[in-house]
Amino acid sequence: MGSILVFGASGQLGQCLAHVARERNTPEMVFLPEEQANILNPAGLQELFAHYRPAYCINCAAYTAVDKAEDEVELARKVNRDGVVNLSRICAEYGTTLIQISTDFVFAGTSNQPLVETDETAPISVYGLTKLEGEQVIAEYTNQYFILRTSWLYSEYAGNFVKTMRKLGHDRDELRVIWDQLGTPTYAIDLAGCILSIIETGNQQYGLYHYSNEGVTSWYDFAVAIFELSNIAVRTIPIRTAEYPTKATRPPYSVMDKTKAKTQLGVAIPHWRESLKVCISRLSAQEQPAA
Ligand SMILES: NC(=O)C1=CN([C@@H]2O[C@H](COP(=O)(O)OP(=O)(O)OC[C@H]3O[C@@H](n4cnc5c(N)ncnc54)[C@H](OP(=O)(O)O)[C@@H]3O)[C@@H](O)[C@H]2O)C=CC1
Ligand SMILES: Cc1cn([C@H]2C[C@H](O)[C@@H](COP(=O)(O)OP(=O)(O)O[C@H]3O[C@@H](C)C(=O)[C@@H](O)[C@H]3O)O2)c(=O)[nH]c1=O
Repeated sequence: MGSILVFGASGQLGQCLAHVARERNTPEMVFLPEEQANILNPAGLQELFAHYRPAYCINCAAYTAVDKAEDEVELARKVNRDGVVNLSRICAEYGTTLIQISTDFVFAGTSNQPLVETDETAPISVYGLTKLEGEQVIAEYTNQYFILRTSWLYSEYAGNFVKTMRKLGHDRDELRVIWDQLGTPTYAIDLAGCILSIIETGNQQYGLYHYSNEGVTSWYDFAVAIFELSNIAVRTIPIRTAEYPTKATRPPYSVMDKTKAKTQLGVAIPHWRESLKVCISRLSAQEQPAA
C-alpha cells in the first residue's frame, strides 16, 4: 500500500489513529509528533517525504485553542493555513493523497437545517476562519485529497469536553452548561476508523466530506449524558450562551449532514450516545485500580 505519515501524532486524533491502527494491525503507519515533524518546516517535510515516499499523509496537526486564537491570529493562521500549504505542495510533488481534518466552526451557525458540504461557510471565530483558509488552499496544489469536517471531538486521549466534564463533575456541586448551542459530538476513535477505512478501501472519491456521529444535542444535554453514564451526581444547570462569556464566538447550530460520507465513503456512523457509552466505559476502566 505504501506508508502513511501522520502529522500532529501526539494530539487527540493522532493518538486515536494509533489506537485504531493497533487494533486493525494497519501496516506502515508512521506517527510523527510535532518535535519530529513540524508542518511549518518545509525542509524537514522534504526529508521525510524523500525517505518514506508516502502513499497517504494524514494531517492531525492544528492550532485548536479556540479562545486563544482570537489573540494569536498569526500563529493560528500559520499552523491552520500555511502548514496545510506546505503539506499540499509536497503531497502534490510526491503523488501522496492528503487527508485533512477540518471543523464545523467554518459555519456561522445561522442555519436550522443539517449542513451539507456545499452550504455557505462564514466563520465567526479566528480558529474557524483559519481552518477554512486551510481547506481552501489545498485545491490550489492538488486534487488528490480528502477533507473531513468534523465536530465536538472527544475520546480517552488528550484534553476534551468529556474529560473536562468528568473532572469538574467530581470537583464541584453545580455546573452551568450552555444549552443554546446545538451540534453533534464525535468520538475521535470513530473518526479515526473512518480515515483508515478510506485508506484500506483505496477510495478515490476525493473531495470534502462531513463526518460526525449521528444525532443532535446541546452541550448541556451532552454534559447530562456524560454525568449519567459516569454515575456522577452533580447539579447541572442549562444556561444561555450570553451567560457564559468566552473570547471566541461559537456557532449556535453546527449539525452536519453525513449523507455524502455514508454513500461515497461507505462508512457506518454510530449515534453519539452509543459512542459516548463506549468512551465512558473505557475511561472508567482506566480509573479502576488493577486487580
Ligand atoms: N478537538 C475538536 O473538538 C475538533 C478538532 N477538529 C480538528 O481535528 C483535528 C485534530 O484535532 P485534535 O486532535 O483534537 O487536536 P489537538 O489539539 O489535540 O492536536 C493537534 C496537534 O497538532 C500539534 N501541532 C500544533 N502545531 C503543529 C505544527 N506546526 N507541526 C506539527 N504539529 C503541530 C499539536 O502539538 P502541541 O500540542 O504540542 O501544540 C497537537 O499535538 C484538527 O485539525 C482540528 O482542527 C475539528 C473539529 C473538532
Ligand atoms: C467547561 C464549560 C464549557 N461550556 C461550554 C463552552 C462551549 O460553548 C462549549 C464547549 O466548550 P469547549 O471549550 O470544551 O469546546 P470548544 O473549544 O468550543 O470545542 C470546539 O473545539 C474546536 C477545536 C472545534 O473544532 C469544535 O468542533 C469544537 O469541538 O461548552 C459550558 O457551558 N460550561 C462549562 O463549564
